[in-house]
Amino acid sequence: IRVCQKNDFKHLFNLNLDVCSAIPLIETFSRWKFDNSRLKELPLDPEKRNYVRRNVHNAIFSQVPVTPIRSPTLLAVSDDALRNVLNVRPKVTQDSNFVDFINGVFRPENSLTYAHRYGGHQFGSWADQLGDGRANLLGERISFDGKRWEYQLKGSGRTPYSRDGDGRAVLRSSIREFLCSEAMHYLDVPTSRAAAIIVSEDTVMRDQFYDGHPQREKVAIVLRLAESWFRIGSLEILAKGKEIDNLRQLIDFIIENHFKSIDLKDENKYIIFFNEVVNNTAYTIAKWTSIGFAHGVCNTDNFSLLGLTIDYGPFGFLDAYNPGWTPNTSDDEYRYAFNKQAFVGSFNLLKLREALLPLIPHEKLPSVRNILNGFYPLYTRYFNKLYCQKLALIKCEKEDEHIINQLLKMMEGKSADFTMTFRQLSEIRLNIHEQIDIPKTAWALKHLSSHNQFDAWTRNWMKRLEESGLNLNEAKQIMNRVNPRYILRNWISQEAIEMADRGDFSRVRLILDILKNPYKLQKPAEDLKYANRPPKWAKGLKVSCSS
Ligand SMILES: Nc1ncnc2c1ncn2[C@@H]1O[C@H](COP(=O)(O)OP(=O)(O)OP(=O)(O)O)[C@@H](O)[C@H]1O
Repeated sequence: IRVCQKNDFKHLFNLNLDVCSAIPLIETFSRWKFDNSRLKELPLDPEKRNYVRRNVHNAIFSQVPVTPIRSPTLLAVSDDALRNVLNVRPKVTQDSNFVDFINGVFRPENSLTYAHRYGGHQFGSWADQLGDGRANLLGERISFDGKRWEYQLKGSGRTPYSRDGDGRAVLRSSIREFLCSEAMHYLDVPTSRAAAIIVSEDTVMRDQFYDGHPQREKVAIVLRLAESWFRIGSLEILAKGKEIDNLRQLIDFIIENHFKSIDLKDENKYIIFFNEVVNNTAYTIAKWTSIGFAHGVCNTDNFSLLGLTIDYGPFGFLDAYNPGWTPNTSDDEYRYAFNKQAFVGSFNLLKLREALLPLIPHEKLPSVRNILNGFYPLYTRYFNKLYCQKLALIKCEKEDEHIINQLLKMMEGKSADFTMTFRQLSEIRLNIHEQIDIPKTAWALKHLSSHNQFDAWTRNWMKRLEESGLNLNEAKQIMNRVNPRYILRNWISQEAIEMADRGDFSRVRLILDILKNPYKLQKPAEDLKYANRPPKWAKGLKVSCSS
C-alpha cells in the first residue's frame, strides 16, 4: 500500500478509499503506455490495406488505422475510470495528447489499432461475418489493482468489417453508451466501461431519429474499457469457418487471461469454461432484471464471454412495469423484451455450446448439455436472491419468492413505476393505529397502494421482515443500498443529448456525477425531477438500432 499523496485526502474523505491503495497516478499523458504483449500472440490478418469491406479468413484481428474525426472536442470524462483504470490524474485530460489519443492521432507506446473479426446470430439467425465495423482495439494494460483492461475506440472509422456502414457512431448513441456503461458500473452490474467521449462537428446521415426521418447527426468517439471484448460471436465465426486451431488458441487465451481458476492442462478445461460462462451470464441477466434494465439487442455478437454487459445500443430502463416491454423499436417481434432476456441468454449459450463442440470429446457432450440445462435454474436462483435483497427478505425462502411474485403482479396490474416503487417501499410505516402509512412524496407507491391486494401484501411482507428480526428502519437501510433512486431513464439522457448537440456538455457531466451515487438523495437530481414521475413526453421517445 503506497502512502497517500496530499491531494488524495480529499478523495479519502469522499470515501473513495481505493485511490490510496495504488501506485502513484500518472501526471503527464505523454508518458502513459500500453503493455500489449498478449494480444499480439493472436492470429493477425496479413492484409494491411483495410479500408475496404471484405471477408476475412483465418484471423482474429485485422490491423486498421483509426480515421480521426475533425476538430474533436472533449465532451466528458469519467474521473473514476481515469483514476482507477487508466491510473492517470484527471488533469491529464487538459493535455492535448489526451484528446489526440481518443482521436487516434496520438499513439502511446506499444499501441495497436486492431479491428476484431467476429460473427453472430442476430435476431435468431446466423449473420455470418460482423466484426468491429466502427471500433479499434488500442491494446491492453494492467491497472494498479492487477486487473487487465482492453482499451477500445468506438466510432473510429471504417474497417473490413464495416459492411455498408460508415464506421461512425453518432453523438446520441455515444452519449448513451458513455453514461450507461458508467452508470451500470456504479449499480454493480458486470459491464464494459467508458473513460471519455469526444465529439466533432462532422455529421453523418442516420435514418431513424426522434421522428423517424433521415437526419444528419454529429459524430463522436468513446474510449471504452473492458477486461475483454471477446464475445460469443468471436468463437462462433471460427467454429463455422472450421478454423479449429484458431478456435482453440482463442479460448486458451481467454481462459489463461480471464479464468485463472481453470488449469490450462485440465482435459475438461473447455467444459469448465462453458460452465463459468453460463454462470456469469445467468448472474448478469438477473442483475439486469433486478434494476429494470433491458439490453435491447441480445444478439450473440453482443454477449460477452466474461458475462459483461457490452454494446449499449437501444437499451432502456423500465418506467412503468410492463414485463413484455422492449426498448428497441426495430424489434418488431419483441424478441429482446425485458422478460425474455433469460430465454435469449440460454439461446445464446446454446450457440456458444455449438461453437465449442469441435473441442469437446463425444463422450463429454452430455455434461455440456447438463450445464446448459442448469442455466435457467441458476438464473432463477440469482433472480430470487437479488429480489429478496430489494425487499430486505434476508432469509430468502420459498415463501419470500411468493411475496416477490405477488408484488410484481400488482405492479404490472397498476403499471407502477419500477424503480421508484421499490425505492419507496422502504418509506412505508405503520401509524399509531397500526394502519399503513405512505408519505405523500412516495408517488409511485401511493399509486400502487390503490391495488385491492396491496394492504394484505404489505402486512404479509412486514410479517416476514419481523420473522427475520428486522424492524422497518433496518429494512430501509438494506433496501436503500440496492434500490437506486436515480437511473438513466430515456428522457434523462434525451435532454442531455439535445443540450450536447447544441454544444452544452454540462448536463452529460452532471448526470454522470449523479449516477455515481444512484442510491443517495442528491439535490441537483431532485431539482431536475429525476426521481419524479417521468414527464408525459417521455412516453413518445423511441430508440432503434440505427446509431
Ligand atoms: N456505422 C457503422 N459503421 C460500420 N459498421 C457498423 C456501423 N454500425 C454498426 N456496425 C456494425 O454492425 C454490426 C452490428 O452492430 P452493433 O450495433 O451490434 O455493434 P456496435 O454497436 O457497432 O459495436 P459493439 O458491439 O462493439 O458495441 C457490428 O459488426 C458493427 O460493427
